[in-house]
Amino acid sequence: SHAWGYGSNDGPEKWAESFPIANGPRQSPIDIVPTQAQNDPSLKQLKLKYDPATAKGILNNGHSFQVDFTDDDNSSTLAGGPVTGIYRLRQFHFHWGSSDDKGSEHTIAGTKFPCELHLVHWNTKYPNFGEAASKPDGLAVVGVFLKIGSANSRLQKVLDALDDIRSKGRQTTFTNFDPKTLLPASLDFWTYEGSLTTPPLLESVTWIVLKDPISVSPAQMAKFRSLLFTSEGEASSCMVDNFRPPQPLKGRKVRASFK
Ligand SMILES: CN[C@@H]1CN(c2cccc(OC)c2)S(=O)(=O)c2sc(S(N)(=O)=O)cc21
Ligand SMILES: [Zn+2]
Repeated sequence: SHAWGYGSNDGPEKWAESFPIANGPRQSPIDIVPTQAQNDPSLKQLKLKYDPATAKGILNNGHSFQVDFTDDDNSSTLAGGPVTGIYRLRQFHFHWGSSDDKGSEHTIAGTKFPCELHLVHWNTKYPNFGEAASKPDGLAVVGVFLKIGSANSRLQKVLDALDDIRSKGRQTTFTNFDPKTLLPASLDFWTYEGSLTTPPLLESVTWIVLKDPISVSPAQMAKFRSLLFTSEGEASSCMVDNFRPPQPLKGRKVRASFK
C-alpha cells in the first residue's frame, strides 16, 4: 500500500515516488496573491446548507482527524460560487503546525496561518464520492483559515471530542453539529482549480478559499497538537505539521468573488 505521511522519509517531498501526479499541472495548495487575483463579477454567491443531523462521527485517520457526514441525500450541500450543480458535504478536517507560525496549506502572499479547515463536498452529477473524486469537476473543498485570537466556542465542541480519538484508527460518534457555525461572517472567497492536498493528490478539486479567518486560541491549538499520528501500541508521534507546502501555479488563474 502507498504508506505516506508528513515525516522526512514519507512526507510531501517523497509523494511523487508513489503518486507521480504530485508534479501535475493543477496541484494544491497554492500561495494566493490577492493583488494578482482577478475579481470575477460572474461568480455567484456561495450557497451552503448544512443539516446538523447529518454529522455522523469523528475519526483519527492517521493524517488528520475528520468529522464524517451521511451523504445519501441532499441535506447538507454546497451550490453557487464557482460551481455548477449541487455538491454534497462528505467530511471536514484540519491541517495544523507544531507552532503558531505555520500549519495552513494555502498561504496568502506568503503568510502562513496556524491552522486551516477543509470542508469536502462531491458533485452529485456522479453516483458517489469515489467516482466524483476521480473527475476534474468532482470535488469542491471550502478552505477556512484559523488565526490566533480569542477561544472559538464553536470549535470547542469538536476539540472536546479529541480525547476519545487520540490515536490513529480511533473513532467515536459525533452528531448534531452544524459546520456552518465554523464559518466566518463573510463568505467572500478566492477560487481556483486544484487537487487533493494529500495522496492520492487527485486533480478533481474546485478550491473555494474564504478570505476571512476564524479565531482559535493558543490553548485550543494545543488540543490539536495532543493528537497522535500513531496507533495505540506504536511509539507515539505527535500529529503536527500535517500540511503540504504551496505548489507551482503553472499558469492557473485565481479568481476573487469580491473587490
Ligand atoms: C487522506 N485524504 C483525505 C481523505 N479523502 C480521501 C480518502 C480516500 C480516497 C480519496 O480519494 C479517492 C480521498 S478526501 O477526499 O475526503 C480528502 S480531501 C483532502 S484535502 N486536504 O485536499 O481537502 C484530504 C482528504
Ligand atoms: Zn485538507
